[in-house]
Amino acid sequence: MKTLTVHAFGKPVYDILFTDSFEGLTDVLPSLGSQNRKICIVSESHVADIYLPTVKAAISKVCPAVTEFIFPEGEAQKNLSTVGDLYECLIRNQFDRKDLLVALGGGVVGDLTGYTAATYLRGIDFIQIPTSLLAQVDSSIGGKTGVDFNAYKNMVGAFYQPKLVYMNFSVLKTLSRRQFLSGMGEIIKHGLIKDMDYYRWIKDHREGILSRDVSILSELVYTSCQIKKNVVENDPKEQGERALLNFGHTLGHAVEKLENFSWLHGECVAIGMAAAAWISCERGMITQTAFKDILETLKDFDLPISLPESGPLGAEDIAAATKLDKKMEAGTIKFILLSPEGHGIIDRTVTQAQILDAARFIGAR
Ligand SMILES: NC(=O)c1ccc[n+]([C@@H]2O[C@H](COP(=O)([O-])OP(=O)(O)OC[C@H]3O[C@@H](n4cnc5c(N)ncnc54)[C@H](O)[C@@H]3O)[C@@H](O)[C@H]2O)c1
Ligand SMILES: O=C(O)C(=O)C[C@@H](O)[C@H](O)[C@H](O)COP(=O)(O)O
Ligand SMILES: [Zn+2]
Repeated sequence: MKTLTVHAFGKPVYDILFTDSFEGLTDVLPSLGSQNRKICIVSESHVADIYLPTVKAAISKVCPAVTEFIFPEGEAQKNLSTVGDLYECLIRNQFDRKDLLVALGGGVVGDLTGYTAATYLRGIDFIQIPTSLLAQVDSSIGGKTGVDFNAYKNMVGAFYQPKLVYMNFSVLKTLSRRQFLSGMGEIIKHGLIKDMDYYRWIKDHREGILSRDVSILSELVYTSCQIKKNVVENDPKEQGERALLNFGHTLGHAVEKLENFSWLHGECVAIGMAAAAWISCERGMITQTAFKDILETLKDFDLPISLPESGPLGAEDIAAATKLDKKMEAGTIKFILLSPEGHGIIDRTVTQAQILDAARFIGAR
């Protein structure tokens, strides 16, 4: 079994296991003391329909007390009300600090379960079993947990690390094409901010990726996990370099919120990356050729680079929403741009006027 160990502040904190089935859970859970603790599998309706029986069966072999909490699928459920329902379920089942939560699903399940684990009884253990491409390459790693608050993205949260991330590549085959491509948004981000060779590899392997060739997908997921691991190890609590992972997210989160979550996270990140690449090009930090190549690559993976023509959002609304995201510090936005050397950089000089222009570039009125 391929494994990556993620460190924080110099110490090993958890392993990421790369597998192609759920059977291995039976082997690894005893090392987390599963025989002596209650386990609650947290999932959402769609993923639970497909995978809960198999996962529950594997876990039940090595844990006598398995319960479940299933909520309706979708970003709109990633809020404090669902967290409250989960607290109630845990209290009802007398979960104590020694018990364990298992997040089975995409980023919505992972973020929400992680936040509940961070706060229930001031912290109980949780593990991640990411099932979407986006969750496998990004959200399950690094311990950013949280929920949306009044539609403000990830407004309430905590840095709280899982005890294990268990990847099963085989689940990617049941993911819809649109959800699969949403994950590609974050993957292309990893290439652009950290590794242009990887970005070129992604372009070169487009067909194998889109046809979900298992060996190409496993290389893709593993490489993105390595990139994310390196960034979060250097900066577990986003005091510096970790902000690079927010490339495309400043305008992306604004669009996600203003479109009432009807666009997927990775799609909004793609639009936000187009906008951030546009600013980088306007400032002469990347060439026109590099800029056009980024737009073409996003389009090649069927990701949007602009807002829908019918009823587009207002540029002023987008700019206003960026002011309320988490990357504001003393009135300035930490904006992620692309450098001439071919990686991401943190910039604090992007003005509201430039954000308005970038919003118009992506089609805002
Ligand atoms: N914590 C972080 O570092 C981090 C990083 C990136 C994104 N996020 C968050 O993650 C969320 C997006 O994650 P997501 O794209 O996984 O969304 P999601 O959890 O809503 O899952 C996407 C959809 O795919 C379905 N699905 C998941 N796995 C499946 C499978 N194997 N087969 C069939 N269907 C499956 C789900 O039912 C859902 O409809 C956003 O809330 C975003 O803010 C967090
Ligand atoms: O892990 C990180 O750090 C990231 O920024 C990863 C992003 O893809 C993710 O969407 C994150 O939730 C956005 O950051 P946030 O702090 O604005 O929630
Ligand atoms: Zn993201």
